[in-house]
Amino acid sequence: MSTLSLPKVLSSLVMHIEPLLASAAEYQLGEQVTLMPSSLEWIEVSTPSCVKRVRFEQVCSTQLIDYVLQDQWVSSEVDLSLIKAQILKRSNVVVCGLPVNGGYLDLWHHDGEVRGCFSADLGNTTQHRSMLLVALALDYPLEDALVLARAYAQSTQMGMWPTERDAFLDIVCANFSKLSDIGWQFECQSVEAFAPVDSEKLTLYPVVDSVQWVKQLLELDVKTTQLRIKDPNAQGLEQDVAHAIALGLQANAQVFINDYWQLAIEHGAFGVHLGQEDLAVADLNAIQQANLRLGISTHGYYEILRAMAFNPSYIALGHIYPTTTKQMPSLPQGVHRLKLYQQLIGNTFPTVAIGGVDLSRVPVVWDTGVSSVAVVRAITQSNEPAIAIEQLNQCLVEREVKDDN
Ligand SMILES: Cc1ncc(COP(=O)(O)OP(=O)(O)O)c(N)n1
Ligand SMILES: Cc1nc(C(=O)O)sc1CCOP(=O)(O)O
Repeated sequence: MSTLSLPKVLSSLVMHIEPLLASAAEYQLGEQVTLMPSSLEWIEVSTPSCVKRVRFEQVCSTQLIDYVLQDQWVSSEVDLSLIKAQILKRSNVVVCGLPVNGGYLDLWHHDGEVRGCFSADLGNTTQHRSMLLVALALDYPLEDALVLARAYAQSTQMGMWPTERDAFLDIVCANFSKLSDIGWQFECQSVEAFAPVDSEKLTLYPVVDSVQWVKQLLELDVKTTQLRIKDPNAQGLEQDVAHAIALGLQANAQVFINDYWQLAIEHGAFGVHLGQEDLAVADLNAIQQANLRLGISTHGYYEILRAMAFNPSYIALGHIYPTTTKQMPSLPQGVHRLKLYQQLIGNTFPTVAIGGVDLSRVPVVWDTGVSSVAVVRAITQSNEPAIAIEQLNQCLVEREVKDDN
């Protein structure tokens, strides 16, 4: 169970928080949250994974506070670079609704960089604060809580969880169209849309760590796969990448190369899969101009909105269930959140669900409307990969269009 303890001065938020918690419960977005009055000066958010102390407005000297949220700006004369420097220096400072040319910025610290999102309208501060606290209490990471909060601040539908793309704001990234208006520079350039995938071939998507596996899968008529060799010093890496690409071309299949985008370009791959950290360092223009497809990993609202800004060939949504294949810094999303992410992306980009998916879980994952399901262990740890593939494929059949009326 989670608790959200509010000091007396913020008790007016309760009437906004309660319907939001009810909406979250309806969508099954997380643990039950109990609202409690508190005699402390700060807000305390306690979830199964952490305890966070949050305080609005006043910059507080005590180190006990995890997030100091500055959300009141009396002057529009603010220097963005000074604010960014302050956030870089003090990672618990979160700036909300900073007035800039043409709109407002929300800014926060993430792994040594300042991240931000932009909205033309500020919306309502009480709604913003309420959703922010609710999302933190539901164990969403700070950046997802901020994105949800700004979407809800602008909503006229009280107590309703934001679900549609139009409700959400723009992420400040190299592809954001108002960078020069707001005076924010990126080292990388903006990039045009990436080539599409053949969506009929993007259903079952095995991710494997050797060219032998790629060969075996293609022989079993798998139409989309990924070569994911995590060791950049692996012996014969370039030959393996080149071989996997050639096998894919021969089989008329969609073989993606994880991480090694230069090798993928050099050897004419069908596509490249990149994580969020790779987006800042990879030459996206070189990938796009070489006509390679691009798949991007995401793990929540902020990353999804950022990925969408780059117009990739597909968006991967992870990790849905706990996985032992890889150490994950984030929490499993579960299918209920997955369903909302799918609704947010809609038909704009193909989607791939990944993480802990096995035969027993495929039906419920597939039911969320995702375009594809990526698996590692469900195939590589099977005694009979051919049978595993056949059984997985049987679940990934065309869905009937559901009539909600
Ligand atoms: C289809 C698919 N989805 C997600 C990932 C994970 O990619 P990334 O975040 O880059 O992490 P690593 O694979 O590098 O550990 C993926 N590879 N494929
Ligand atoms: C490689 C990878 N990426 C993930 C993500 O969420 O980004 S989860 C994952 C591993 C998936 O393995 P399995 O199917 O064995 O659980």
